[in-house]
Amino acid sequence: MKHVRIATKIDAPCPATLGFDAAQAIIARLAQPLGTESVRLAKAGRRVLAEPVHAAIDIPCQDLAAMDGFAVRDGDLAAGLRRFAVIGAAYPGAPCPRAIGAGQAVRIMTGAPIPAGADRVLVRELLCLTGDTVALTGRIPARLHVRKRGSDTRAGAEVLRAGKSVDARALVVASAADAARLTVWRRPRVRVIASGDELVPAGEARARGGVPDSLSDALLLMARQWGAAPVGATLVRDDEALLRAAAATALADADLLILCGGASRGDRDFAKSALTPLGLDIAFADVAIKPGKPVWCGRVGDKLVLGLPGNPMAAMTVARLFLAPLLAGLGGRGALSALRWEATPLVAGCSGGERETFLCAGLGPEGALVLPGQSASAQCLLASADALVRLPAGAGDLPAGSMIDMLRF
Ligand SMILES: Nc1nc2c(c(=O)[nH]1)N[C@H]1C(S)=C(S)[C@@H](COP(=O)(O)OP(=O)(O)OC[C@H]3O[C@@H](n4cnc5c(N)ncnc54)[C@H](O)[C@@H]3O)O[C@H]1N2
Ligand code: MOO
Repeated sequence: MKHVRIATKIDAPCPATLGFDAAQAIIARLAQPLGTESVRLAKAGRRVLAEPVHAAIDIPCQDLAAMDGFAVRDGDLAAGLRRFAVIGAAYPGAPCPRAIGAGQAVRIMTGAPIPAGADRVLVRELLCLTGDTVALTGRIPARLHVRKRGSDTRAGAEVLRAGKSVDARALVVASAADAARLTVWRRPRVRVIASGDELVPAGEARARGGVPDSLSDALLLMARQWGAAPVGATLVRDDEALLRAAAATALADADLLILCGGASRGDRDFAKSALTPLGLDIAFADVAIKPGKPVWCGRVGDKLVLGLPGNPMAAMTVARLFLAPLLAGLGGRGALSALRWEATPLVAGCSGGERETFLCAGLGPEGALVLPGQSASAQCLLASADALVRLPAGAGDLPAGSMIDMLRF
């Protein structure tokens, strides 16, 4: 496995006034591909090609029948011959061992190699078969019904470009090109640490009291959707030493650690301070956006750490805006590929604030409907959130029909 270390030097200033686009530029610099690995085709689905795929063979690798019928010599037809002696049969995987001579034909099935000497296939519907003789009664068909060797592509030709995501269609192409393995970008390994004395694993709050941790599993799923290999999640109390120990353990086998909660200025908000003795190098902290202002990002050695605010709606908003591009970049897709803004009309009016604002919206045929009742701590309306809409700082009141930038979740 080739391993590329994250080489970017973090030297950007970290003012609280850092804008969204400036923060994204830092993310794009940090999120360099991690390295490549070779995977079997069966395991390559949804991976990103680090190298192009070239055909190892001609496709098809020999001249094949395109229809069921009889292989004959085109020259015989040109010379006026209409009756042929059938001398054998050809099937896919079982070619006819005999070459065709003048006045001869071979029964042939779609996909079977064209016998030596033959250069066209007469479809069986046009022929009259009597014993071992086959006769063409109508006029000479225009089509030869032969799939020529290399007519799809030639050996050595590029059939899949580097950077392509391996989907089912790409697997058809790679398989047809006789690839056994593909060189893909390594998937970023992701761990989540959620911190909070009040948090308990989901399903245990009714018995133990406390607040269900609603982010750990969600963030791991989101990471997987953006190409990561999720490793696991840990729930930690608001204790700086415990948080530091958990982070050190998590960083041992993760490329990216997501720290959830403890990001702002409370007495027990330890996310950044706990990692300082581990050598945390902060790339930015606090971005002038709403919600999610406390988002931060940094590096410990060659590992990345993304800090999310604990408020769930803010955390999911920031995860879509910062985690997705980080993972896209680390995984070889390019950070920007995760931020495809689409100009969309607002179905109903809405208001922006002083900071650049991102609001959850449902999508319908008429456009984006900003969901009512949003706050950074809301959770249940995430069930209806298809997308985020982006309102510039100081946007004020925007009437229905205004065109805004929309990003699908
Ligand atoms: N003086 C200031 N106070 C706050 C600021 C600030 O700038 N100055 N920022 C506010 C903003 S904005 C947000 S967002 C929150 C973020 O706070 P933290 O990241 O420190 O998060 P916590 O304090 O740990 O938790 C906040 C809230 O979220 C709940 N939470 C946390 N983790 C989870 C989880 N995994 N699952 C479900 N719920 C979670 C937690 O119980 C709290 O209710 O700070 C503001 N304050
Ligand atoms: O900016 Mo915080 O993340 O809104 O509540």
